[in-house]
Amino acid sequence: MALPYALEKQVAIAAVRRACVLTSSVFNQLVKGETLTKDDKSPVTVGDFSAQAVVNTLLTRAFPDDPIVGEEDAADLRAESGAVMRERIVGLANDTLTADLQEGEKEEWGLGPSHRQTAAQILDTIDRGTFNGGPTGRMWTLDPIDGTKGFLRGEQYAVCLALIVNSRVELGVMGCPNLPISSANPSGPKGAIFVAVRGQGAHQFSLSNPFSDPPIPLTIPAFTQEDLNLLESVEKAHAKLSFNDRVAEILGITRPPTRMDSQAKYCSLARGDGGIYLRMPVGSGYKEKIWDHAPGSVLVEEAGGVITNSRGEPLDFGLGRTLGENFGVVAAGKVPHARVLEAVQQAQKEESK
Ligand SMILES: Nc1ncnc2c1ncn2[C@@H]1O[C@H](COP(=O)(O)O)[C@@H](OP(=O)(O)O)[C@H]1O
Ligand SMILES: [Mg+2]
Ligand SMILES: [Mg+2]
Ligand SMILES: [Mg+2]
Repeated sequence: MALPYALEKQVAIAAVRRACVLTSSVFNQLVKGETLTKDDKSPVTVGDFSAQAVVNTLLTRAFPDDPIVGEEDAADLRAESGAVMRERIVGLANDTLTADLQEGEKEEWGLGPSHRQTAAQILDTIDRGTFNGGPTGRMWTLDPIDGTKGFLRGEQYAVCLALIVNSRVELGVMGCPNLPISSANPSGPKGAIFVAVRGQGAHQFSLSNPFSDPPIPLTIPAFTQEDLNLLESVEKAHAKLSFNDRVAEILGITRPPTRMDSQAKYCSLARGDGGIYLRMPVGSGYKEKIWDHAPGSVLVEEAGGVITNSRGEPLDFGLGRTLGENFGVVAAGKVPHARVLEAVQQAQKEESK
C-alpha cells in the first residue's frame, strides 16, 4: 500500500519544480514595469503571479475539491491598468505548463503541449487561491515566491506549498532555486527541494531531478555552543533583529547570525546550516501569514526540531489566512529550543522595564 499522502507529495513536488523553473527564468528576464507594489507596500512580480497559476493548475486538476489559501490574487491583473502584466503572466504560465512531461509528472495534471489556457482561465486559476482558511477540512496553502525581496536581489527565495488537514500541516514542499545543494560547498551547484510528510521524515531532493535522484534525509544535528547561531530575516521590517542580538548575547552565542530571505531559513535549520530560527514582531501590528510558515514548520518538526511562538505555544494553522495575534516564531532543535524560549522571555522582561 502507498504511504499516506503519496499522491499529494508527488503532485506538490512536480508543481513546485515547474514553478521554480519559471521563477528562475523570469529572474533572468525581469524588466522594469514587471513588479507591482501591493497595498501593504510589499512587492509582487510577474513571477509571483505566474508561479501561483502554475501550482494552482496542478492542484486543481489533481485535487479539484481542495481549496487553496494562496498569497496572491488576480484583482490587479483584471483591471485595464494590468493588461501588459496580465499578458506576460499568461504567457509565462502557459510556457511553463505546456513544457514536455518529465519523469513523475502526469498529463492529467494540466501539463504538456496540449494544455494551453486562455487568459481568463489563468486569472481564475490564480484566484483559486482566495480561500480564507479555517479550522477544519483539507486545504493547501501556497506562497508562489516567498522572499520576493530576496528574489529581486538575486538572493534567496522559495516556492512554498503545504497541505493542511484539520489545522495540522501534513505535507510541506519548498523549492529553493538559489540555495546551494550542499552548504559545505556554498559556491557549488544550486537548487534544492525540501519535502516533509508528517510521520515520514524530512528530505532534500535535487531541484533538477526530484523524482530520480536519491532523496537526502535531514536531521537537525546536536550543536556545540561554538557552532550554534541564529537564522534571521534580511529585512529589518520583517523581524526585530536588535532583539535577536540580545537573545544571542544571553545565550552566549559567538557565531554571527545568518541572514537569509524566505523559508530557505527553515530549510537551512533542518539541514543544520544554522541552529536557531528567531522571528520576533517589529511592533507594527502585522500578523504572520500561514503560507510563510506552514511548510517550514512541518519540515523542522520532521527533522526532529520544535517550532512554537515566543510563549512556547504551537503555531495555529486553523485561524484563517494568518496565524492570529503575533507572538513571533521560535524554531530549533529540541535541546536549544527550550534555552532559546527562556532567553527570549528574559529579553522581553528587560525590554519592558
Ligand atoms: N511587517 C512584517 N513582519 C513580518 N513579516 C512580514 C512583514 N511584512 C511582510 N512580511 C512577510 O515576510 C515574508 C518574507 O520573510 P523573510 O523576511 O523571512 O524573507 C514576506 O513574504 P513574501 O516575500 O512572500 O511576500 C511577507 O509575507
Ligand atoms: Mg508577498
Ligand atoms: Mg512569503
Ligand atoms: Mg510571496
